[in-house]
Amino acid sequence: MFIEPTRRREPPHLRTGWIEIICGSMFSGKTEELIRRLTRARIARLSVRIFKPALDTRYHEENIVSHSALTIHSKPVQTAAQILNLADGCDVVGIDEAQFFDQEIVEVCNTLANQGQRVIVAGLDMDFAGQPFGCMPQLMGIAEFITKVHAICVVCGDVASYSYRLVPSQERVLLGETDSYEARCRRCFHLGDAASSKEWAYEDAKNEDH
Ligand SMILES: Nc1ncnc2c1ncn2[C@@H]1O[C@H](COP(=O)(O)OP(=O)(O)O)[C@@H](O)[C@H]1O
Ligand SMILES: Cc1cn([C@H]2C[C@H](O)[C@@H](COP(=O)(O)O)O2)c(=O)[nH]c1=O
Ligand SMILES: [Zn+2]
Repeated sequence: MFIEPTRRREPPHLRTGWIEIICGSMFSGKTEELIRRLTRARIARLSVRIFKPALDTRYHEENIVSHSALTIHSKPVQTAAQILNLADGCDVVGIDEAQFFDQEIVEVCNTLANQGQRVIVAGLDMDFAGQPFGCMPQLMGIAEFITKVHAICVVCGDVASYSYRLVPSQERVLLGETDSYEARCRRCFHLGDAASSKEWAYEDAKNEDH
């Protein structure tokens, strides 16, 4: 579990900021972990501002919502540059679904951290094709702390780090949840449609015996 570095209450011009990345596949707990860290920052009476890309309207127009229905209020923004102005003067900046921002987000996060702010960024590290997603590799390159979280493969129950797309679109950006994506391990991701959750039938039958 990530334990945040102790932060003394220095005057703003003496503060050191930093960048934390929370990455992984869909359903791996990125949003839950982001909400956990932001909630703890609020308990520490730090001022917190939270952002997400305006295109992410999947569960709610404004709130960030996890697959397990944890929720926290956020400000949807069209561009990364807007975050710089809106986050001015706060202690902690939270950003969800960072993979949807363009490369400008890298400079924005750097500037915030250089100003002494703590920046916590959650995003998909890989797209549906198993390729690094947009700005995420660059963000990881400049971050002080990186946490990779994992889902459970819905086919075999192993640790999952891939997001398998269930619908035929080849567009990189396609909003969705369990209707369009499954968390899968490396093996089941590459097996593609040949892998199916029927493999669970054996385990389910065994569990019913007990
Ligand atoms: N295959 C799965 N593996 C793990 N958790 C899953 C899976 N499918 C649904 N969940 C649920 O999703 C929650 C994580 O949701 P969330 O934090 O929104 O993930 P992410 O932001 O990484 O997509 C888990 O706590 C669990 O309740
Ligand atoms: C893999 C992949 C995902 N997306 C979309 C699908 C969801 O709307 C979000 C990811 O949300 P989560 O909080 O990580 O579950 O991204 C996409 O547009 N393209 C992809 O390749
Ligand atoms: Zn698997």
